[in-house]
Amino acid sequence: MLRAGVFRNTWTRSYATKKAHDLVVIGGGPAGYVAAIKAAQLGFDTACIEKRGKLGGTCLNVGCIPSKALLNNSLLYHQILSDTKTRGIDVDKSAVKLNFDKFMAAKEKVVNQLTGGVEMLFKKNKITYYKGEGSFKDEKSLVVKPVEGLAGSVFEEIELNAEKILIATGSEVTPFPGITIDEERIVSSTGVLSLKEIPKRLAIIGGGIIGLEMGSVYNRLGSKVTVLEYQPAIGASMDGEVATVTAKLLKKQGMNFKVSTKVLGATRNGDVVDIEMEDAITGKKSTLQADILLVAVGRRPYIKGLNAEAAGLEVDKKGRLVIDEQFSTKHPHIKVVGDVTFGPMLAHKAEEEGIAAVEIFKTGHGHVNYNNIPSVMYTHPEVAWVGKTEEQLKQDGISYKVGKFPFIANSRAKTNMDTDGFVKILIDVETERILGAHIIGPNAGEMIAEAGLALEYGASAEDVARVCHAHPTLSEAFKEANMDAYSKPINF
Ligand SMILES: Cc1cc2nc3c(=O)[nH]c(=O)nc-3n(C[C@H](O)[C@H](O)[C@H](O)COP(=O)(O)OP(=O)(O)OC[C@H]3O[C@@H](n4cnc5c(N)ncnc54)[C@H](O)[C@@H]3O)c2cc1C
Ligand SMILES: NC(=O)c1ccc[n+]([C@@H]2O[C@H](COP(=O)([O-])OP(=O)(O)OC[C@H]3O[C@@H](n4cnc5c(N)ncnc54)[C@H](O)[C@@H]3O)[C@@H](O)[C@H]2O)c1
Repeated sequence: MLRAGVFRNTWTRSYATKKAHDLVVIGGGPAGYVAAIKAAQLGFDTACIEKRGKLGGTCLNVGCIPSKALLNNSLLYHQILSDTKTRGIDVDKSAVKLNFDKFMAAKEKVVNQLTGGVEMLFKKNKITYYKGEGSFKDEKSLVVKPVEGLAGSVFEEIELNAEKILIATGSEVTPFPGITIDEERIVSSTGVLSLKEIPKRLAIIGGGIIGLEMGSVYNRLGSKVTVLEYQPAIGASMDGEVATVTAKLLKKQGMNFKVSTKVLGATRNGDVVDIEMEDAITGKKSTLQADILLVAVGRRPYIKGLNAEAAGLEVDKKGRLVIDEQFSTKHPHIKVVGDVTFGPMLAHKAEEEGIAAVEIFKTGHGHVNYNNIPSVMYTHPEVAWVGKTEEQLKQDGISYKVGKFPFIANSRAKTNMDTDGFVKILIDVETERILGAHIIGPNAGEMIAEAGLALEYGASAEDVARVCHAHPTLSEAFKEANMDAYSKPINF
């Protein structure tokens, strides 16, 4: 039985206002939860503080997982409507109905399964899970504060003494100056994952990964999607050639792009949003009306409520917690991983860091190869890349050769009637080692793992090309692009 006014620990049901652990992780996202599990496996008495009420962080709750559920199911819907005839499947289009509530419920179900799965893993690994907000009291102790209205929240403040502390508090949506996000008509990436109905007109500020993925979802569901991008091209950090092809293919699918466009402001007027913008080159002003406006201009590190000052932690101009190559703040026992510090804001990068940081705590050694962090955009076709882009190699003055192979010449892509895109391999002129791989095409996100493995082991294009790849598979396109890089492909 619980006594009123006393701390309730979800797992141990112990009663205390002071506790001690070997390692306390603040934040239960991909960086934090993976680190906590690894730490428990390595024998640390581990606790994790999470204030969301669910584990999994941005990624599982309002990021990677719900967005991919919507991407997958919207693609299936679109293919049933428009990609069956040439395959000899007659579909009565009038009989195909999208039940939007159930479509959204399917996404929620996956989110709940996965976040619940992480809770099970915490239990299995005997990790103490504090539902509450973690903040520094000083560099050796933390306070877990109750969160109002949060089911299962600690009842009162608990002081935690921690020998080692890992900060993994993640990131939040970057606001757009002067535009108020109400998560109804003007939404962030969180709101766009839970719209009540399919908008007739969806405007998106930002032609980065979120803009293009969520634009794809609603384009497939029938919205008129317009992406407003400040830069002259969409696709953020993609290889330039790949970004150009991506834009071309997404335009062919019906998405509209206004690049070199500066948004000046947006206001909600009842059920519509009026957006004011200006051509960044000519200065010509114009307006656009939308039913929903998605603001997707990036994310920024999140340390609200952490009271990082109490531990004297350094924050840079971009709001990132400053660390050294061992993930350490100025106190070696306080490390930082994931979106809240340097590097790309990606779940797999956060996870790698979580493991490496904990291994350093345990053994003094741990490693993340920042030249080998893959990026994947889950549009159709998918876009995936790892290592250097052509632009980066030119900038670094590195001589390189290019190997390419189009999916139109790949037998599996042909049988699947899914032939848009290509594999592009960049290799060093002298050593022929792979420097970068860029894939736009079906299952690019799975195929990029092979490039990552090759890069990690310093493989040359010939090393990859001489590995027997199963036939007929899409991965043969990867092999042939490598053949092209140092010699010639067979099938093109
Ligand atoms: C729409 C969208 C789609 C995405 N898709 C992908 C994708 O497909 N692939 C990919 O690799 N990445 C994707 N990302 C990025 C990915 O979600 C992040 O890179 C990842 O979640 C970062 O993990 P993290 O653990 O560092 O931070 P987070 O996941 O943000 O987790 C931090 C956690 O800490 C908690 N917290 C913060 N402060 C405190 C405190 N003081 N006390 C207690 N708890 C606290 C927060 O509640 C949060 O749950 C996507 C992001 C978005 C928004
Ligand atoms: N599949 C994935 O891995 C995935 C999916 C979604 C999100 N994420 C991560 O989440 C983070 C946030 O995604 P995002 O799409 O918001 O950021 P992003 O950095 O990918 O793209 C933001 C885009 O907005 C543009 N922009 C910035 N300011 C603007 C302005 N004032 N007007 C018009 N355009 C402007 C930028 O030029 C850029 O193209 C990224 O770091 C990304 O890695 C990853």
